[in-house]
Amino acid sequence: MKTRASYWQLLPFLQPHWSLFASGGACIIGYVLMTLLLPYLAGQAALYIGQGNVSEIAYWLGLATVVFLVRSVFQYWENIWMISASLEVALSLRKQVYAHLHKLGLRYFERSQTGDLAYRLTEDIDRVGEIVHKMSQQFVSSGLQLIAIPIYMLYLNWPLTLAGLILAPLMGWLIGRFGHQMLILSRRSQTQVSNLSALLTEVFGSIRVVQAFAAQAYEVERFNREAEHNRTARYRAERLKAVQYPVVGFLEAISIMLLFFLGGWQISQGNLAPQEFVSFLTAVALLLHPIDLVTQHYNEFKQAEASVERIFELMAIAPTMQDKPNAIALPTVTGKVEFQQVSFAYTDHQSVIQDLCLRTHPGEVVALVGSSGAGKTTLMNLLLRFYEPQDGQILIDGIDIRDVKITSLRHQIGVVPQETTLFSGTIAQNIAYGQPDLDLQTIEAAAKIANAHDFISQFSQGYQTWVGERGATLSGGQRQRVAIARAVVSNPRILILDEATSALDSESEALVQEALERAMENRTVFIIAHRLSTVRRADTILFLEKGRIVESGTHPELLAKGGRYASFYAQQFEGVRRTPDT
Ligand SMILES: Nc1ncnc2c1ncn2[C@@H]1O[C@H](COP(=O)(O)OP(=O)(O)OP(=O)(O)O)[C@@H](O)[C@H]1O
Repeated sequence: MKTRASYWQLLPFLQPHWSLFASGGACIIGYVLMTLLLPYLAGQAALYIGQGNVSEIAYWLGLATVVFLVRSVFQYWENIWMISASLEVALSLRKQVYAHLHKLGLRYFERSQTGDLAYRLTEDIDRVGEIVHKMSQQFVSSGLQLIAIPIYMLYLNWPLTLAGLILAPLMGWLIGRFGHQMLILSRRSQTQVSNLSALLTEVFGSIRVVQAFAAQAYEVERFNREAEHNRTARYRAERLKAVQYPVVGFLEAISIMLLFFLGGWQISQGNLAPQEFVSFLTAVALLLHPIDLVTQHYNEFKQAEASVERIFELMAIAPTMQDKPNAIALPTVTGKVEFQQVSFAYTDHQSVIQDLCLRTHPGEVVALVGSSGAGKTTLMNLLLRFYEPQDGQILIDGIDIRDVKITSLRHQIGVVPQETTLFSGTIAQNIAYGQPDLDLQTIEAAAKIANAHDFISQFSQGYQTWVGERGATLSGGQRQRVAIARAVVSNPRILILDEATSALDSESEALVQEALERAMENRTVFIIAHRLSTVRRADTILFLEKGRIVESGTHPELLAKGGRYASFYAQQFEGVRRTPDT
């Protein structure tokens, strides 16, 4: 979804900091007033230079020094106020965009690239902060000077001023045209950088796979292509600037030469005193810097507009999954789960869950079995309310999960995902993930359930041991046990286990299995089951096919029935089926 945002959307972010902007604005006015005094002082000094009056020259130059000093003080303070204001704006923008992203459902993240989001939250927002600073300080200051100085020049000598300004409309038009082109090129260039950032995040996030497949050369090639696109986009923007500055500079030079010619002519006719001409030329000289700044900042203004668009594009995405206005906090449940005629599709065309009914008792262990793509994970995604069914309802202890606050629902469901995700932080922080107030006793109790306490205690820093990004410093089995501890730390009544398919060595496997069994005690458990032992011990096995439960019962019941489950079981677990305990 593309919406073109404009700078107006920044206003709500500027308003809270109006006092900083106002203070900066007052300093800018002081600075411009001081600047306006300079041509007059220069003219006076020139008059006495002509007369050779040293004490008057010293007096007027002394006064000019004081004016320069006061002007510098104003400049310092306008900078301080405006930079503070713009940093505040960038900070609140960053906080709000980040919080907004966390309100978006999984659907949004499935379609976005992590690197692109990271780029918008970092580089794009920095660019907007910078432009707020430049616009509020230098652009406003330059703009005021571009208005005030010509007025003063008109007062000094209006025919000369009009002659000098004759090319101003052309310059203004050119600056506007260049700015518009710059916006178009910046959109492309920023998208390119974002793509680059997305690629890097993806590749370094999966560096093990890249190396395992010896795909480094392929990745380097892919990166080089993106980097070259990026270079081209940047080059086009820079080439535009390279054209713009000499063109505007040339027009400036022509205006100045015209002024010299007309000024010299007026002096020769006796219509202009030389010191007036010095005042006039000083005013012209004072104009050159603001013209350069406006040209340059207008470009940056247009470049940053692309960033504003990219940021507000995110803010415009409506959260798909929100609490109802009258949503209640889910009271502590016993763990009775019901699916009533639930149907769900990720996309319009393909139904994934069809008219599904199921009912579990508190404390029941339910194994979800079925071939790949049957809808097992989807069923659990619906229970966690990552998605909402198009038809039917899901109840926990008789309460429709759409009527409760999502956070309260998820707090009562523990999840052990198939792939363990740990965050950089300590082991304690990983177990108490999202609940920084949990005490160490609770964390330790969860680690004991998860068979993790012993190995954690062996580390010299125990629970405060730092876990590298994605838990890189722990073994696979250790990571899984930390994940189990995390799932049970808030003592949820419902537990979802997505069994890992990759095998651990037998000792590690036994520890993980033991941990899982303890974690399952006294909870309603849904297991996306891949192991024979799990399936056999489940109170109920639900056999799914194309989003429907086609068979349910205990392992012996379903085997005796000789239906879909029995043949799936025969195929899937053939190797272990003939072992003595089956
Ligand atoms: N985020 C998604 N967007 C679109 N379609 C999806 C999404 N997730 C899953 N699907 C589709 O929904 C169907 C069911 O997928 P699901 O992950 O629930 O199956 P599963 O039984 O858990 O399979 P597996 O055992 O392989 O994990 C599949 O056809 C899959 O392609």
